[in-house]
Amino acid sequence: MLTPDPLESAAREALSPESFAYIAGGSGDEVTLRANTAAWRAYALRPHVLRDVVETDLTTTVVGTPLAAPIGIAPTAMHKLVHQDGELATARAAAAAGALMTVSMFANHSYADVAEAMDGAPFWAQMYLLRDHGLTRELAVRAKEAGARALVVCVDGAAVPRRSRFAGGAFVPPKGLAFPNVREIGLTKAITGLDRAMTFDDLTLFPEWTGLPIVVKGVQRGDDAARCAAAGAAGIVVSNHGARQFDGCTPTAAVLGEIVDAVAGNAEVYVDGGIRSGSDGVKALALGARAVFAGRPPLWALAAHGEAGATAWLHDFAEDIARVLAFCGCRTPGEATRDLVARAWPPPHG
Ligand SMILES: Cc1cc2nc3c(=O)[nH]c(=O)nc-3n(C[C@H](O)[C@H](O)[C@H](O)COP(=O)(O)O)c2cc1C
Ligand SMILES: CCCCC(=O)C(=O)O
Repeated sequence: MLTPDPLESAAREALSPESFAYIAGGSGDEVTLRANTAAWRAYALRPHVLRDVVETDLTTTVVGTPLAAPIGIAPTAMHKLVHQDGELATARAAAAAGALMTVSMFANHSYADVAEAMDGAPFWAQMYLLRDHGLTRELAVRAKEAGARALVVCVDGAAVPRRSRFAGGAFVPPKGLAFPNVREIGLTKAITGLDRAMTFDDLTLFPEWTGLPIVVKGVQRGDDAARCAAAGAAGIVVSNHGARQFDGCTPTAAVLGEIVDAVAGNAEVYVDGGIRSGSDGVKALALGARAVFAGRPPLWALAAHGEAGATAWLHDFAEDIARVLAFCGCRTPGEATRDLVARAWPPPHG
């Protein structure tokens, strides 16, 4: 991008070069990584004027869970890389801001410990299906017992990614980090143990095991999203994993509308990838997302300014969405409709 993100720059100062590269980086030549942010900027908003926007209300629900604003923290691994309190800090920040927390399978704290830190505030638990279905079942049941409101089943792990910023193609975490959600097998065996034979039929395993609704994360096409909804998914996260799995796929901003149309109201649709500002968020809402998720920005805020920084970032993001909605003549996220979004002209640089 032409203007470096000041928060990202501050985080770079605070982190080891390896940790920074792990979080910031993508796969391959990072074309999709750049496209994820650029694609939101390739849309422009067409605001309505002269609408009474005195009574604004950002509240919403995601799979029935009430939120103060339509925003969430995407599941990201190893928050202890950036802060001593790890996911406990991010989770408390989400709780304070009324945003949804998603806890990664590769968190440095267990789902239960994160739940305790959140004191009843809502969180979702992200997991992959392992070849060892029995172990995945135990993980899913632990997430349910911890109080997760939904399971986020990530489906974009069909092969091992090659992360170009690392000589061996992968980040090697520093010794001493705990991965309690996968304590039976450890991080390496969990990562190499993903079930690559997984199909749409396997999605029903998770509700069978737990009774919890599932949100399928990592869908990039309308036809696939429709099949997930038909398989019983309550939600779909349109995501290319922050461009970290493989390079050269579509930026999420470009496929969100197609997916919303294909799902046709049979599941809620959310999106992540390159969403950095209130304008980006409102474009996503206008294209039909019910809520938006951010991966890197809350980590940058946590790294640079601690738990209070993560809380402040979430508050600011929500406030920015409210401001842009008001400028567009909308009092609520639901009032943002697709006619608000146009192709930007002139095309943005970067
Ligand atoms: C450091 C890092 C770790 C991640 N770990 C996970 C993970 O454990 N599980 C998962 O489903 N997605 C993971 N993701 C992907 C995010 O959930 C999300 O899709 C992505 O970060 C969104 O893009 P953004 O960072 O541009 O907001 C990770 C992303 C980052 C940056
Ligand atoms: C090391 C665990 C993998 C976490 C992940 O999904 C990512 O780095 O994108």
